[in-house]
Amino acid sequence: MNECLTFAVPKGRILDEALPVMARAGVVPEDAFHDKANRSLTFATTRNDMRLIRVRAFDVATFVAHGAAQMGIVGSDVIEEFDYADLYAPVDLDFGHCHLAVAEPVEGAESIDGASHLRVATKYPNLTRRHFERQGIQAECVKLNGAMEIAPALGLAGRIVDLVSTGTTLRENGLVETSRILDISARLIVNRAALKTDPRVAALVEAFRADAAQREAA
Ligand SMILES: Nc1ncnc2c1ncn2[C@@H]1O[C@H](COP(=O)(O)OP(=O)(O)OP(=O)(O)O)[C@@H](O)[C@H]1O
Ligand SMILES: O=P(O)(O)OC[C@H]1O[C@H](OP(=O)(O)OP(=O)(O)O)[C@H](O)[C@@H]1O
Repeated sequence: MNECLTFAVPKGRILDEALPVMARAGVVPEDAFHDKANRSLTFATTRNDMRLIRVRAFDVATFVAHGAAQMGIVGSDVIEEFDYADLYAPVDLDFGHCHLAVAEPVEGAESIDGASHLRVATKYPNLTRRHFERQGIQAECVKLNGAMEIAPALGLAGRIVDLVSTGTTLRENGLVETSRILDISARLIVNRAALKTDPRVAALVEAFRADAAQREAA
């Protein structure tokens, strides 16, 4: 079993917190990984049977679900949005805490949508539809890739569904949270088939699990 393992990490905000956790599990990228000017997407690690890929957060889940990467780290928001059958999230890494919420302008969503229609700007159309369906409401989703908070002010949608941490972004854009959909943290994810067939994947899951348990006990 000498095939190179591929470990996928997101290039966004959880990367800084992921790196020390990965290091304790024995996943340490080469120095070039930390060079901001480096445009490479694949990096060697201190293990000669493992490489890292650095991709967008949503794509971490896609690479792992399809077995193009065997494992990775991603927020549980991404896992829940895709709901890939071949993706398994065995370890809660207990960082990257935030939540997914519905928010609307202080003066109310009706000022934009009217009383009978419900339009939501979001990066999470599946989670959004599921949330409103649970209340028997059909929501029209407008997919954005960031800066959702600007949508109501421009009349694009009465509501947004987005990640909230401190609440500063909502506040500074004149929005208020109206319901909490999902609590989120970073997770270790693995491809189910790789976990079954490659003992190195199972060993790494155990290393991440042991580290998480030790941090929780501390
Ligand atoms: N404000 C926040 N506080 C804490 N965690 C957050 C916050 N925003 C996002 N996250 C977590 O970090 C993950 C990555 O977010 P971020 O948008 O920075 O990633 P990214 O790789 O730049 O994604 P993309 O390239 O698609 O914009 C999210 O999926 C979420 O789990
Ligand atoms: O509650 P807060 O602490 O203000 O954090 C919430 C913001 O953080 C995330 O955006 P990010 O900064 O990752 O930028 P993005 O809009 O490009 O995704 C999220 O999409 C919110 O906009």
